[in-house]
Amino acid sequence: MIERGTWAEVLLDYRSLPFEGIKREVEVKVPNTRMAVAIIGPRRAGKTYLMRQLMEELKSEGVREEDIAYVNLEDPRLVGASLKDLMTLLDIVRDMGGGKLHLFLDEVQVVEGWERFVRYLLDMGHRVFVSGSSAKLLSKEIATQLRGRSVTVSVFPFSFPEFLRARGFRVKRYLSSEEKAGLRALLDEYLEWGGYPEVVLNPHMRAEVLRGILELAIYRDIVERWEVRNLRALRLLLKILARSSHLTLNRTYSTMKSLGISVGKTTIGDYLEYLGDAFILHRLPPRVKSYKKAELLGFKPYLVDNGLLRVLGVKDRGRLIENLVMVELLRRGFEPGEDLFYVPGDGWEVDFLAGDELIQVSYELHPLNRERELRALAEATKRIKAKELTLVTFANEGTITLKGRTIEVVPLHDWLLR
Ligand SMILES: Nc1ncnc2c1ncn2[C@@H]1O[C@H](COP(=O)(O)OP(=O)(O)OP(=O)(O)O)[C@@H](O)[C@H]1O
Repeated sequence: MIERGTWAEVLLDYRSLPFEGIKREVEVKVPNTRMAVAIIGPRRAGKTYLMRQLMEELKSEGVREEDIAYVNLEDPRLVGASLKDLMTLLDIVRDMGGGKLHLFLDEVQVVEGWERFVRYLLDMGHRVFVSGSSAKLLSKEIATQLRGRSVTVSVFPFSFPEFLRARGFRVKRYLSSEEKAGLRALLDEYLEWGGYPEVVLNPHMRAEVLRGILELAIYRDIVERWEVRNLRALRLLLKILARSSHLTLNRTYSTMKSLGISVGKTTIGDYLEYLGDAFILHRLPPRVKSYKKAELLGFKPYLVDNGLLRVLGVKDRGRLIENLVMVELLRRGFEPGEDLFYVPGDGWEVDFLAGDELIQVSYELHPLNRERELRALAEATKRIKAKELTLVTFANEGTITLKGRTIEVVPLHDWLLR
C-alpha cells in the first residue's frame, strides 16, 4: 500500500519540476467527450516530455496548478501500487485542492487494472492523459486497452523545425548567405542522423545513443515481449529492411536464405509485425485495386528515423531523403494503406500518394533522371486524380509545366518546413 504522504510527496515533486525541453509541435486535441488521450510512439521519442509540455500549456491557459497532476508510476516510491492505491491518489489530489482534474498518468501499464481507473476518472468528468511502454504493454496497446475510450496522439522523433529549434536556428522568410549555408549544414545533419531528441542534444555521442535506442527497442519491445529467440534473423531482417526499396515476404525469405539464415515465412511475417508494433518499421503499400497484385508488388519499408538507417549502415542519400519524407508524412497524420501509398506503374513509379497529392522524391534532378521522374508523375496522373504534383529534391527549386500540369519542385528544407 502506498502511504498518503508518499503520494503527496510524489505529486508535489513533479509539480515543482520545471519543463525545460524543446517545444514540440504535436497537435493534441483534447476531446470534449469523455475520452482519454493516449500518447503513443516509438521508444525515446519524447512521450513523457510531451506530457510535461502539455501540463505547462494548461497552466499558461489558466488552469489552476491544483487541477493538474502528473505521476510516473515507475517512480521507485510507487513500487507495488495497486488499483486501490490509484483511488487514494485521486483522493489526495482532491485533498490538495483539485476540482475538475487533468491527470497525467505516465508508465500507466505498471498498475494492474489501470484501465478501470481511467474509465472511472473519465466517467467522473476528469481529463486523462496516459502514456507508457513496456515489454508487457507496448505504447500502442495502451490505446487498445481503453477500448474506444481514447484518442491517440502519435509522437515521433523531432521534426525538422523542432530540430532547428533545438539547434538554436531561427527560421525566417529571408536568409543571408551565411544563414543559408548554416541551414544547409543542419539539413545535412538531420538527413544523416535523424531527430531522436537524445541524439540531437548529444551530437558528440550520437552513434552510441542511436545504437542504445535501437537495442532498447529490439530487446524490450520485441525479444522480451514476444520471446523471440532467433536474434540473428531479426537483426538481419532489420538490415534488409534498411537497405531495400521494395520487399515481399517471398523475396525477404530468399534473401535471408541466401545469406545463410533459414527462417520460415510465417516467422518473418511475425517479425515484421513486431517491428511495426514497436513503431520502428512503417510499411507503405502500393495503390492498386487487387489484394493479389499488392502482394505481388510488395511494400516499401521505411524506418521511423534516419539515424536508425545510419547505424544500420545506410549511407545512400537517395534512400535517406525518401525515408525522411515518409516519416514527415506520417508525422503529418497520413496513414499507410488509408491515405498514403506508393503508385506503381509500367516501368515507372511515384514514391508517394498522400491524400490527393502525388510526391516524387529524387535526391537531385539532373539531365539523366529528369525525364524519368517527370514521366512517372505524368503517367500517375492518368490513373489518379491528383490535385497537386510535387517533386522533392535536396536543393532544386522551381516549377515545371508538363502536359498542362504544373509540377512544383521543392527543396527538402522548404518542404520539411511547410
Ligand atoms: N522535448 C524535448 N526536449 C528536450 N529533450 C527531450 C525532449 N523530448 C525528449 N527528450 C530527451 O529524450 C529522452 C527521452 O524522452 P522521453 O522520456 O520523453 O521519451 P519516451 O518516449 O517517454 O521514452 P520511453 O519510451 O523510453 O518511455 C529524455 O530523457 C530527454 O533527454
